[in-house]
Amino acid sequence: MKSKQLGCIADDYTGATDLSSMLVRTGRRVIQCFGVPDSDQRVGIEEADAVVVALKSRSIDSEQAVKLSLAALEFLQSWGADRFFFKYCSTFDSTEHGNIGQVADGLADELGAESLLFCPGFPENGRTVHCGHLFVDGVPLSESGMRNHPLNPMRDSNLVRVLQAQTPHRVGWRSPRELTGDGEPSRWIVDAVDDDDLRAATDLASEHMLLTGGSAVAGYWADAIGVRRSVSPPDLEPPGSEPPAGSTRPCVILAGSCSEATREQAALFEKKHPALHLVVADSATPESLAEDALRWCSEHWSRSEQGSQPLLISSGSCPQAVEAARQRWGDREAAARTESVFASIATGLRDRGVRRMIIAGGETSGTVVGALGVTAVRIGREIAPGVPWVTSIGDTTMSLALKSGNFGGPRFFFDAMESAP
Ligand SMILES: Nc1ncnc2c1ncn2[C@@H]1O[C@H](COP(=O)(O)OP(=O)(O)OP(=O)(O)O)[C@@H](O)[C@H]1O
Ligand SMILES: O=C(O)[C@@H](O)C(=O)CO
Repeated sequence: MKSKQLGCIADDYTGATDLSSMLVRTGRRVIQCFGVPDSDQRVGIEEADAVVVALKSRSIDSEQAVKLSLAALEFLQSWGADRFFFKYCSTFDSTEHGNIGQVADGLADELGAESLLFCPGFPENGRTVHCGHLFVDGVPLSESGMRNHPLNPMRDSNLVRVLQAQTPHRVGWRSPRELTGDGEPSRWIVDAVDDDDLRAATDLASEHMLLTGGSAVAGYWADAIGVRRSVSPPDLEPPGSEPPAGSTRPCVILAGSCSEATREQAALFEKKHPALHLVVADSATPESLAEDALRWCSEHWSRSEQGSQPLLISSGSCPQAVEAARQRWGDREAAARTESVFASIATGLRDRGVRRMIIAGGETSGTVVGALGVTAVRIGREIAPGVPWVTSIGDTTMSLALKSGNFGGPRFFFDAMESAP
């Protein structure tokens, strides 16, 4: 049987690195592109076993999301992909209007796929699905922190109901081991309480052209369908784990995430290392906040031996400060100002010789990656489940760790620093 090449479409940037990392775990050489590359752009995909196109489509209008996803599909087909995976969040993040269902339908129509499985479960990170209902660390999704997510509040744990609102096709749920439910739905939410369930789910999809889900099921599916494997784990360090050239500075953490997990990680890190809390509610412009932050970094480095002091800059550590910024500027403007500060800090750090950054938060990662002009990355060493180091492909080599807000244990920032290329 000819080995397959896997083309993946992810609906946000940190979700994409999560997926890429899971595929690397299984010995696949993965290249991740941010956005759909132009035809003349060289992104190093010739040698890849899997290519992941990261979009920022999770919270946008569903028509636009379908259009972007179909453009990504066309690019992946032109690369040579013959099987396809659509990655969304393991907490099924979507708005009232979509768009997981619409994007999945758009891709399925284009590929002529009739039956579609939805496998968001990520048991290793505490996201399980039972009788079609999603749980986060044993708590129903609708009672978890996701209830209050600023962009995609998830207030219904019943994924059959959530997905049914996003597709005209009939939705049911099924255990990966036996057919349940009545009638003949063509869209199935698949239960997964552990990795054996995910493995069993991929047997159901072994003849499918398209599978949809969280990152955890993807590696098992790649095995089940025979995706090419060019690296043999664990013998070989994945490409992208070499130190970036031209690095003269230590690692800096940019934490724009307001999630509980990131707050805990930042609080622990600050006990040992200097931290700067951005005060977005101030009347200062984003540019001057960024200049102050860059000056703060330089001062620390000039005082520390060989300029080796690791630093943290955060905006979301204190809920009252976030609330104050939102009160002053409104939700959207406060977020835009914060992102603009991080974008300027990131480019300023790069200009000062920083080649390693840890970014916490999906939106924040998207902004920083865009500001740095990073268009594609190789996937390196895993720091925590779903969070790898990645190395940019292009003129200036940067090593980045892009962390979904809720991922990683309390010591994540220490672990990331210790494993930095
Ligand atoms: N002090 C602040 N005031 C207002 N908005 C802020 C503040 N700090 C962060 N934000 C904004 O909150 C949003 C946080 O989203 P982001 O996706 O980066 O993190 P997250 O939601 O925790 O992560 P994920 O999406 O990966 O779960 C960003 O738009 C960020 O700019
Ligand atoms: O699936 C997940 O939980 C993550 O990759 C993600 O998408 C978080 O936003």
